[in-house]
Amino acid sequence: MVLAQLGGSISRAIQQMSNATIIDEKVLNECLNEITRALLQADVQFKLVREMQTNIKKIVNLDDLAAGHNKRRIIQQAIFNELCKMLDPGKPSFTPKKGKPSVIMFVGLQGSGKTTTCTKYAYYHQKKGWKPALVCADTFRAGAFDQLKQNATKAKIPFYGSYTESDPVRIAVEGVETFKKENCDLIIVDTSGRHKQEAALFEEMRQVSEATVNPDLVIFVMDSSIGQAAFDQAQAFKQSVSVGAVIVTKMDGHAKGGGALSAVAATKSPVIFIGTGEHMDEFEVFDVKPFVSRLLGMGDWSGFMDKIHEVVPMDQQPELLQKLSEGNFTLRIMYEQFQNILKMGPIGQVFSMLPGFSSELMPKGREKESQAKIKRYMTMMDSMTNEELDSSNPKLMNDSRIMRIARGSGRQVREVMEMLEEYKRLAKIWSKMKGLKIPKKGEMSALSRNMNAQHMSKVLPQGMLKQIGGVGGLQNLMKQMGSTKDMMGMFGGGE
Ligand SMILES: Nc1nc2c(ncn2[C@@H]2O[C@H](COP(=O)(O)OP(=O)(O)OP(=O)(O)O)[C@@H](O)[C@H]2O)c(=O)[nH]1
Repeated sequence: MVLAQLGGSISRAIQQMSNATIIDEKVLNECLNEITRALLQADVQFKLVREMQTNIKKIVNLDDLAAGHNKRRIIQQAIFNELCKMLDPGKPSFTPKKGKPSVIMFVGLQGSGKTTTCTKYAYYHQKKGWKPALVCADTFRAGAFDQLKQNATKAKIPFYGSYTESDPVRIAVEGVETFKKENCDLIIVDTSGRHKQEAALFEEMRQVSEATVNPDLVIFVMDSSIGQAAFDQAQAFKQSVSVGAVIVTKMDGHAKGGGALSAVAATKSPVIFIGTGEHMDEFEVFDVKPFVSRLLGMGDWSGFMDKIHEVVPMDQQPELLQKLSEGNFTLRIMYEQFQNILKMGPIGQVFSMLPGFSSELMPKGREKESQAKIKRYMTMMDSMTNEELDSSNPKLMNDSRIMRIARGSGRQVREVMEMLEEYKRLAKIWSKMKGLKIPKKGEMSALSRNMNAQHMSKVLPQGMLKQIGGVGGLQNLMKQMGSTKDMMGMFGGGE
């Protein structure tokens, strides 16, 4: 996605500034101009970008900074904070509670991905133990009910709709009533989308919303490719129904995304999820701090831990986390994780949360190829002995063992070696988890709290650590900040 380029440009600008011997007004201005250019290219509104630049300059008053202050860190922190502020309206949206019925209504223009997103939202919650249900109150588009029905059936989610009833209000009321009786705790109502912001659409939406269903939350679904137009569109919807949250779709495409993300923040409704593909599980929770961390290439540990809980079956989780905390990443763990990956789909999402890891194993857009590679690796591992699989000692794999594995799996020696290299690379990354206290499900922030400077120094990209002044600098920085919470936010572990 183009946003990744934005992240790259901003990181480069900060890096360039850090390379300068003295950080003066000129160097700071060059860095800020570079960031401004990158944000405008990503379609972020000019007004917001200018505001951000002014704020950073206000915070980073170079004259006032006493000698000895780490200017780089202060500037970097200011950039991070301003980016977060731009994307965070500062007001959380309504959060449904498991076991208590909530009605969630989806609105948006035609083709924005509303129907697909309804199912993704339902599926996401179903995997977390909710009892969702889908109501199709889109009577405008002929195929809408069939599409919802098909998606819902695939995900085994109950649905309600009609081929004959043309009154969306009636369908919505009946659907909601039906599912309330069935004790569903997340009743999702899909409404009609039109190709333009027509008065009739807004009136229909208002009727479904206020007169009847009375939703606990209205989610506005927006296609990220609309860029700058996002602001007016989001506002138009908000004026008609009380939009409480936004989901931005198609963030996987060539869309610039910055426009949509920043414009919705300007309308004071938080973005709660982003859609990253056509498949059901290509759907990510949107959290501003980790998102900005990832954008700036700093990784996202808390998201990563959440993903482990999502991807790895419950009964394997404690064992896996225990092994990782002992720093014991064996070929068998890699094998088991590959199995989970193939079952669960896009692991690219998971790995993109690790610093410096994203593009290597599963480049976006080349998932098929990557899956084939994983399957090949697994075939080779099938030819290994238990001793080999359970060892974390790479020296065990001598030439004769490698040749035997190649023969046994019908693969080239070169390929076995490539697989072992991949294992070593992964083991190195995962070894950074060694000694971390294992957070329980739902306690991801515990991980952040338990991270000390030593751990953090291992997971931070080398260049960045150098900028901060090594482990010592990092320790000082953490002390200065009083708590590690803000710090973790900065590096991606925010709550
Ligand atoms: N690449 C990508 N495609 C998406 C995403 N979300 C939805 N789509 C695709 O966008 C197209 C339109 O999605 P729908 O869900 O039918 O859109 P809609 O807003 O419900 O349309 P109406 O019912 O006509 O209002 C479909 O082809 C979806 O597969 C996404 O996050 N990424």
